[in-house]
Amino acid sequence: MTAQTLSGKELAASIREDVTLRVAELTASGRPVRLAVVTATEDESSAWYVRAIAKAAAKVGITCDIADLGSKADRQKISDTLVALSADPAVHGIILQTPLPEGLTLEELGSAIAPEKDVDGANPLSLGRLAAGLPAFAPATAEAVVTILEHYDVPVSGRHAVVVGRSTVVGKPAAHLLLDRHATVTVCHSRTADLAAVTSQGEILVAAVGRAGLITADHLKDGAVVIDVGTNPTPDGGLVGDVDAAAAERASAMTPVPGGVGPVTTALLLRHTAEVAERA
Ligand SMILES: Nc1nc(=O)c2c([nH]1)NC[C@@H]1CN(c3ccc(C(=O)N[C@@H](CCC(=O)O)C(=O)O)cc3)C=[N+]21
Repeated sequence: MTAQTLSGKELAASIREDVTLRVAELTASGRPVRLAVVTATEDESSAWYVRAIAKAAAKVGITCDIADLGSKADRQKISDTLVALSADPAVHGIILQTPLPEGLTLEELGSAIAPEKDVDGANPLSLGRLAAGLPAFAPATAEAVVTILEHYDVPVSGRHAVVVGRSTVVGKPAAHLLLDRHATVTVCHSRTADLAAVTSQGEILVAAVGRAGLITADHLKDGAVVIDVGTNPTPDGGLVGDVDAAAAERASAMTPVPGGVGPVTTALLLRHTAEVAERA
């Protein structure tokens, strides 16, 4: 067997198309849509992502402001910036990029983002609301996982989904979103004793660890649907996921990297921003 490719490109394009129409309507009625990206890092892949967001925003008619605070920015500076953007009625969505300067975490700085503008679910309140089944924005990457499953009509209800990775931005929120859709969810991580024994139970496997090729064919249940969230840069300037290419022999369907979860993530971020503007 070789796995069906669950491409995210066309799905992302159709999400952007919907957002374009919604933004055009808002703009025509004198309500232009604005997204602010706050960054404090020189990390190359983060810089790539910021450019990708700016480009995609421009395509759908959203103005994207980038506040580059530099990698020496301190807690106060970042927090003040987020508080000011939160209070600015012209700004609808706010994203704080990771990685952050040494010693600072998204978990604590995210609290400075107004929950109603928290389009990447960085405020711990958003995760709490998500866990409680209340309306909130999920981190776009976690939402991309379930959006792809839904788009390709992969049944989730009653099935066993195994999430590898317990980060606040992907693993935990993805587990909640899958639970909401009535999956039986197992979360495993770097200290899981026998990782392959756990992952090989997953009819759906979500890999969100950030380690190239960590998940091999031996980790999979036959016919598993695999969502690869990893975006690991290779020495030659390429990008690979957390799942080894040979795993496609065992999976029934698999998202590619690049071209899978990534483009859907960016598109959802824009959709969230348009939603905020519609509510305003
Ligand atoms: N608060 C926060 N939230 C994030 O979601 C976040 C972040 N910080 N910091 C940086 C990482 C990185 N990230 C990516 C998203 C999409 C692609 C993506 O679309 N990649 C393309 C290909 C890129 C290429 O070819 O180089 C693809 O997968 O097809 C990549 C990386 C989100 N991040």
